[in-house]
Amino acid sequence: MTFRIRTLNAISQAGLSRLSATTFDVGPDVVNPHAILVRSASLHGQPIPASLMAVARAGAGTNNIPVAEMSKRGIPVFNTPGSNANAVKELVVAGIFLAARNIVDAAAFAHRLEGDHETMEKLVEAGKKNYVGFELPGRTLGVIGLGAIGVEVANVAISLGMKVLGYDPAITVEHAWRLASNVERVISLDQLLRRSDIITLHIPLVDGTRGLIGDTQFRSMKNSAVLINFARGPIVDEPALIEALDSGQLRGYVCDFPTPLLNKRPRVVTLPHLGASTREAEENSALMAVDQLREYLTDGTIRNAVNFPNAQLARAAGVRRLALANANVPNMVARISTIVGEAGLNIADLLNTSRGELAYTLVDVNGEVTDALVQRLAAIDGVLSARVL
Ligand SMILES: NC(=O)c1ccc[n+]([C@@H]2O[C@H](COP(=O)([O-])OP(=O)(O)OC[C@H]3O[C@@H](n4cnc5c(N)ncnc54)[C@H](O)[C@@H]3O)[C@@H](O)[C@H]2O)c1
Ligand SMILES: O=C(O)CC[C@@H](O)C(=O)O
Repeated sequence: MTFRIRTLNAISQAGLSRLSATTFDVGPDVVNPHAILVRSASLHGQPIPASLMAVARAGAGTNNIPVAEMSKRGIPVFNTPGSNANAVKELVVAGIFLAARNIVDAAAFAHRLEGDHETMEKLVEAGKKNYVGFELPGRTLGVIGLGAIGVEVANVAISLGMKVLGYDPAITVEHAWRLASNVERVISLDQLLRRSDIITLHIPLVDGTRGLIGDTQFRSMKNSAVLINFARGPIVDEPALIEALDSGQLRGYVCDFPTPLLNKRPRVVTLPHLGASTREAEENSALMAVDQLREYLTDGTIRNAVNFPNAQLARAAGVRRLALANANVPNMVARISTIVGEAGLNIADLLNTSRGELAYTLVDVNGEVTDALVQRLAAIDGVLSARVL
């Protein structure tokens, strides 16, 4: 079988080259795709092709994908955790320096200077007092979200001599192990906001984090705090942000998400969603996304889906594999096995695993699987998708 993969956005060739032309038809114009490979393009409001089996996001955030709709259709959505964390960390550190030393506004001032050498020197000496900054040692950085990026940012800030507070009620054990031992974990967002000179956001955009930083949160911040946002624009409530900037509550805002209201404002730096735009991060993300997608399409293996459990089953030579996404309800495995048995097939191996309301079942059988069998399995109440590999 040839799998058709539609690419949205520029996906690094390092990843695409791992899809052999004999098995995969890949490109932006592919019709009736079995899979979509995407970076930041939005799939919201787009029709979901009936042929679609999987979506792979080369990157961390999946807020551009209607994950709940995909789940209802039994379609896994993959992302690439950690693949671009170093790239984002480096730009966040740059953002902290940009804000602490007023670099963007100061450079714009210098750029506007006119006159001969002597005149410029006078203008420089008269004007530089407007751009006096502060140094980082002894200052407090508050990191909201201690995942792949937050942990890296927290650790580098410690090495710069900062005091670091971290807030993440759902930190994973793996990330906790990576966190420098002198990062202080705080148990409420409010505590972090009250104590930090610089606050940096490293959380996903979901319903619960949209507008998380609003009026109340700005009022909790120290006077002249700095906010860094390389997570997603809508996590910060924009009218509240503008008010906090105008009142001086916020000294500066550095973000990766330009908007009409933010652009050209003093003490605001907007970058064009550049966090993951390094050759290394683009390659890492594409490699992970492509490998995960290929393994799913050809073998039913699931690694790093945001809506399905991980699933891996070693496959003996010659067996046919049935892959079913189903509701996580009682008796599913029994119903699937009964239908497979009624088709006269022996089950060689079976894996059933679940995550929340969704389950995933791999059934390896000896013998040929007919279309009629796949259709019977797909018709079981609660089965969301069924295919044979
Ligand atoms: N600017 C860019 O180019 C760029 C690049 C990569 C990621 N991002 C954004 O950064 C986000 C984080 O990326 P990551 O790789 O660190 O993800 P991650 O999944 O490794 O970490 C996210 C962390 O946030 C925590 N969290 C969730 N809700 C929270 C809340 N309300 N308060 C505190 N903590 C909370 C989670 O427990 C998790 O530990 C992504 O979802 C994406 O939106 C942006
Ligand atoms: O693909 C990009 O350039 C951005 C990716 C980034 O926003 C992410 O969530 O990983």
